[in-house]
Amino acid sequence: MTLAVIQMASQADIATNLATATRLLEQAAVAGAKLAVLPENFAAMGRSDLARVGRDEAEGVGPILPWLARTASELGLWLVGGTLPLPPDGQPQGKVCACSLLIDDKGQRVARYDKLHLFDAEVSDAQGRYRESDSYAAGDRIVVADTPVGRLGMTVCYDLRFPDLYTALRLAGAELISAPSAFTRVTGRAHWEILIRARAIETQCYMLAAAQGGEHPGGRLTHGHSAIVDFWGQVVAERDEGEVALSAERDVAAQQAARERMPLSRHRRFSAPRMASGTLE
Ligand SMILES: O=C(O)CNC(=O)[C@H](CS)NC(=O)CCC(=O)C(=O)O
Repeated sequence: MTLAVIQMASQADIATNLATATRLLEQAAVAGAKLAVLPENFAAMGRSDLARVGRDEAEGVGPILPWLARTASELGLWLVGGTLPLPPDGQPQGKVCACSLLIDDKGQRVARYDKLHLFDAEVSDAQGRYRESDSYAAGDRIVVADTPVGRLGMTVCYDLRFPDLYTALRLAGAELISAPSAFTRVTGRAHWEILIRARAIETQCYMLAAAQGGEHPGGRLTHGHSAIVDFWGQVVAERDEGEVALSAERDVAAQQAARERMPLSRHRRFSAPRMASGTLE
């Protein structure tokens, strides 16, 4: 059971980014991967017309959704389509969501997760402030889905700072958790590795942390350090910056044994049953 995460340094041009992602996913497939996670905003970074990009996709005239379906089926890979902008289901106008799609190896859409926590934060004088909620609407539910490599819980980037979400995913049976990301260089240096390892340790899940790592339009710098972290918090694959396909094996028996030796889910005194039922409302 080989898992892969893709790191990119995406630019504004969608066709160029999709060509890069194709090349990296081909490498993941050659390495034997059955599921690969693309980073946040893999198809486009630094564009001001994301709502239009998302509406084109929803109307069936954009390039990203057909590319995801074609690439998954041609390579025989399950894909987590990092994030792309998509209008909320049934609401074609207005803000888009930062949407992470799970696509099976026939190119069919299996699950959709809309980023729950939006990054509205002042990072530093040099890196400026982010107001993701100006252009994006937040999701309102947790998502787990079964794949050939295990039950996947879906998250995105800034979600990593909210451990209750990960607890809810574990309670919903997650064995692997995807976290496509575009951490800033400043916050990434301080917190990224600690966050992804902590989420792995406390959920006893594999973390598939696929990041943007490099320079983007407008001088935006991302931290990179994409990684696959195992259920014990060990970083089993990692790359600092630039384009790369990382892969690692999921050891099902070892993960099961670790969960039995230290049964965190049985020992939990504070649970979040409201969230584990699948909705936050
Ligand atoms: O801006 C874009 O082009 C794409 N979107 C993102 O990169 C998102 C929302 S602004 N970034 C994050 O969530 C960073 C979180 C983070 O860095 C932290 O929690 O420290």
